[in-house]
Amino acid sequence: MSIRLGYVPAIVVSSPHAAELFLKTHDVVFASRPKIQASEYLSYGSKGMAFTEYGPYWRTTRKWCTLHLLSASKVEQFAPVRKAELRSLVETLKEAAAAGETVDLSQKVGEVVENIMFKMIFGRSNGTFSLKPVIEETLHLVGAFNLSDYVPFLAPFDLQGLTRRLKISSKAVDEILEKIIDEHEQQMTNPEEQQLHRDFVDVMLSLLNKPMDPHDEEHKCIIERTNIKAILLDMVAAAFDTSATAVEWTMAELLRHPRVMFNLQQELENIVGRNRIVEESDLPKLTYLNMVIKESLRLHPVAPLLVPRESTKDITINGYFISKKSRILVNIWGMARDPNVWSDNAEEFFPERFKDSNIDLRGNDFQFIPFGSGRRGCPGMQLGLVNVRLALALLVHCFEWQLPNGMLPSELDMSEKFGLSLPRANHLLVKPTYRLRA
Ligand code: HEM
Repeated sequence: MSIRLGYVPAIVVSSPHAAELFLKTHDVVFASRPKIQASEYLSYGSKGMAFTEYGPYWRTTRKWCTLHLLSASKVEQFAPVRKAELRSLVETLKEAAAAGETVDLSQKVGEVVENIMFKMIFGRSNGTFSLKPVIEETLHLVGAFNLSDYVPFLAPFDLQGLTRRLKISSKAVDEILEKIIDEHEQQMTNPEEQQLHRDFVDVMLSLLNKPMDPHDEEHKCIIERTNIKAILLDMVAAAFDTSATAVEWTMAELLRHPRVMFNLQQELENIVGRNRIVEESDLPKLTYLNMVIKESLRLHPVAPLLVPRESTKDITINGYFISKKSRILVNIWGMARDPNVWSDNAEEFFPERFKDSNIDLRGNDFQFIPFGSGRRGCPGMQLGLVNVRLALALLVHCFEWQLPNGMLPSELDMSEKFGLSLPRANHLLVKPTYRLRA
């Protein structure tokens, strides 16, 4: 579908076949991102990775982040952090269960993912810094329909008040990042400390004032503090909310579908038993859990329109002319609910649809691309998936869950809050009961 958003031609991709054409066959033409006001403010002039135009700068930042933070070995290296943080969540929930309390599961899961990611990215616990509220506002602003992006001459009037919010938000984020970098710089003066605790921020700081790519004569950009802050912010923004949102939606669907919750608990009992807690090494054996997560990501994709792409040249696809600098929105939310793609029960939460099916979520099966696909596909998929799998396995294995005040499963509110990501509009409130013997 082609629409015009103000001055910007936009294409909405809503079928697996079209998605394949845009994200695979012609991926290189659509591998750029549009310059939007939010990323100009929040990403220090699009100097991060997620909103940077396609080219050598993006390629190098993506390489750094993959190598130093998101590679399989890095994800593996941080397994003890995940274990410690998630066990501490289980202990907190156990106490709440003993006291018969209702817990705000959205908040608890959000905090635990924030702690894990904070330690991975910044090498320490978050202490006094609370980035989560500013990140939530950031994601909302990046996803908001901002008139200034489509009718630029209206930008000075700030009719929606978004520019004012962007300025406040970017100032708040900048102050926190400055403090974190200052702390790291002070510790880096001590070489022993530097060797012992070399984290992602330290790696980034070691590149400060150096050329981006010394071997590339064309690309002599020198790494400045703003580049580092923008990259850090991208990592934090991409990591904090995504995994937590996926866990929240899956728990909500499990509460609405006691049959699926029961089946999942049965699988966990068969594989793990009731005398010990789930370990990361159990995850490959939990096939029903994988189906449940796939089904949840199908109906509640974390990024319902992926992250917007922009075409880098004029192109004709299937006889349709698409001009350079068109905006491409891939409507994976719509595709997930299309009966032509998923049969008549497309709207139903039914994990068994993935049984004996080869449909994978890694970006090769275009009817189901919760992590996007192609060059700009999610580089944090492995990390995101391990966070989500482990958190869910622990929550479902350790506790029985009830909705508060006798609420029926069918009464649970499933409203969405639209932004770049799609979290629940309202927090998930639930009553846990501990069920293990360990
Ligand atoms: C359940 C968890 C997650 C989901 C569902 C998810 C989903 C996505 C999606 C749909 C995109 C857009 C892809 C496209 O345009 O084709 C994306 C991009 C991205 N994701 Fe994730 N993500 C998750 C976790 C993470 C984590 C933990 C990180 C780690 C920092 C991360 C980092 C990124 C980055 C940096 C990009 C932009 C890539 C680029 O523009 O080159 N994501 N993600």
